[in-house]
Amino acid sequence: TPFHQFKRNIINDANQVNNQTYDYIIAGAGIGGLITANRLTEDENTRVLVIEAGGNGDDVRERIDIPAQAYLDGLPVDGSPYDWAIYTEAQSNLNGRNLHWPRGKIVGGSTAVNALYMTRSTKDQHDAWSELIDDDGWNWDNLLPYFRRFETFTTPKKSLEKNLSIEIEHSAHGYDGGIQISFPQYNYPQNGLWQPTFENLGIDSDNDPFSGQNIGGYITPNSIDPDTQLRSYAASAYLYPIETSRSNLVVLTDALVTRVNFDTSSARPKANGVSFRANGNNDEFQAHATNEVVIAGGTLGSPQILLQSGIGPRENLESQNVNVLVDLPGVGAHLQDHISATVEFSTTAPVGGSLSDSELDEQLEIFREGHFARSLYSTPNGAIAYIPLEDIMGDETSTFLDQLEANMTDATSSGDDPDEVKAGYRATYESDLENVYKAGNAVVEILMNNLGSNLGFQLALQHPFSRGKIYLGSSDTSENAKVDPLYLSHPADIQLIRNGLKYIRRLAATEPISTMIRDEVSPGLGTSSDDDLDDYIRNSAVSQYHPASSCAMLPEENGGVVDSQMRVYNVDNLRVIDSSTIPLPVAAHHMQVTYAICEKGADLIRGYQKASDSPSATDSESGASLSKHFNGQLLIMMMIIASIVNGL
Ligand SMILES: Cc1cc2nc3c(=O)[nH]c(=O)nc-3n(C[C@H](O)[C@H](O)[C@H](O)COP(=O)(O)OP(=O)(O)OC[C@H]3O[C@@H](n4cnc5c(N)ncnc54)[C@H](O)[C@@H]3O)c2cc1C
Repeated sequence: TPFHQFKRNIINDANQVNNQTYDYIIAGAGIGGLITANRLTEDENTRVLVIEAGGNGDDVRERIDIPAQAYLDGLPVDGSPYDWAIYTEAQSNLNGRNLHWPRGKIVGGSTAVNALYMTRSTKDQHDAWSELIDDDGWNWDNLLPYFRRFETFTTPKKSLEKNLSIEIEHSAHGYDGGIQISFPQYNYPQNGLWQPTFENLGIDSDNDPFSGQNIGGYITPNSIDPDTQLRSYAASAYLYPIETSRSNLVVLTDALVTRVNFDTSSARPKANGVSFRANGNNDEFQAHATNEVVIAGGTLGSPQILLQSGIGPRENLESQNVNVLVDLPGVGAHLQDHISATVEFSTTAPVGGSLSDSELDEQLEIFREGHFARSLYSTPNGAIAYIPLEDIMGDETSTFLDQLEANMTDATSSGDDPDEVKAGYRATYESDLENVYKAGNAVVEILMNNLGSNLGFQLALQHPFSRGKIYLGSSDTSENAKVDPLYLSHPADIQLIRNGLKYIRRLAATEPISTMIRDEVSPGLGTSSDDDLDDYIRNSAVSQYHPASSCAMLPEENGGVVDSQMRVYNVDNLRVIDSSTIPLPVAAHHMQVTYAICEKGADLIRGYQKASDSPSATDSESGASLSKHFNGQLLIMMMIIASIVNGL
């Protein structure tokens, strides 16, 4: 198997960049960092330095590249050097538990360690986002070209399309981007039962969930290269192809950005470089930027860098003896995440996940030999469903909506939030209420997981009303910032999860998936009253690993951190380009939306407001590649017809 090979301008000796000057410096080599670096260095005269806290991943190549390693021998486990080891503060609504929030500390960021599900946020969500920030550039029509820009979609074989009830709208896809999206060659036997079960529950899934509408049950594709069957991720798409050819790009690994530095000689501070620690010791190094500094540390890293640079809520900064450069209350606020709970069932037939260690070794060997269709290492699985409020709440829907209107005051994450943050909280709350809850859009996701010999159905809240925060708990820059998601602090959230678990019981009793189900193992049928279900949720709920919004793109008076150009308020030459800028919850896993907004962010730096004006615009955005795709198919059909005719 041709695993990714590195040989290039990725270095880990800080002395080589210490006190050097670049046009742009980027903190973090996740999606935002690598896309921005790639796009800016398309101009050979632009010099870019990327600084990444983690390593390059060469020593764990197989565990990154082989898709199902994400589950079977994942990198983000306790004690892994490739995980930031972030634990939330004790959650009072989860019986005092501290939840693990894995995050990739490695070139590629979390895309090197994640579960490869490719799901897309929807039209209504992006239109609501653009309204909140009052800029059409962020609505669905204008963002769709950026979704298409990063993607090369491979249409599945007709037989798979039929077996898994896959619908494809070709115009929603891209065909020449760096991220490969395909359906794995191995499929769990229960996948074919998934979509028909939702049809029987009255939920039609006859649309492509990439097309702007995602209600229904689907087998979703993965970020897998169809030729090699390896993970396709930020590094393989945006770094490897250019790593030796662009001498204007340097990536420094194993170096922690501790703060952004500023020229404060004029009224508005101007970012002009960064400080960082590297070479395995506490020495501090610096590098200088003449044009801009881009923070791309993700939802947890970016607010921490801003706070340590003196940009954030005054009270928090002063409590940690950080000089206040700009009192910006929204930094770290608005934090939201998809919280989830699972109902687990024993099964009537093997589900594929119940292999012994030696059987797993055998499966891995089969993958290494290239027999992908026979190895469960080929698939992270993709059975997924998005369900609207009425199906979850049934007769209680209108009462529930009335309560949401009435409980608006419960929304603020804590009574002492600054007024701007409260205003933003209300704005996003109202937006979700109108555009999601009342509009029939999906409020929960259900995922089918293979848990040993059992099947688990994981219910994840997609539009939570609870909001938390990230803040500095120490002046020591090597310590992670404090993370307090304040899960279930709004009463609607637990009500929805509880009803969602009841819905899963109906799902498990519906044909054809019911033919696979034997007994409920957890929480077990004895757990049936609302109080008992709530206890179960408080004891077992976990994160779906989709934190966002800690540097939200909102107006400044709504506690925003960046404007619609992704520029940090009240300073010059500083942007945040990553998942932390997402202002509203989205009913999707976060990889796709992050790729799209970061492609747009790179265009904004270069001064392109419209995707079509950008030098990086692809054939897919103009439709040319789509017609190439169809011409190719047409050619194959003509050849088949010709051979039949000749045969006759
Ligand atoms: C275990 C797991 C499974 C997931 N599964 C899926 C999935 O199946 N599908 C999906 O769509 N999404 C999934 N996600 C979510 C998705 O991967 C993330 O939302 C997305 O990758 C976020 O990208 P980002 O670039 O904003 O941040 P990150 O990926 O966190 O990247 C930030 C980068 O910046 C670096 N950094 C941070 N701070 C500093 C600093 N101070 N100095 C230097 N470098 C720094 C980090 O090391 C990292 O490389 C999953 C996430 C995890 C953790």
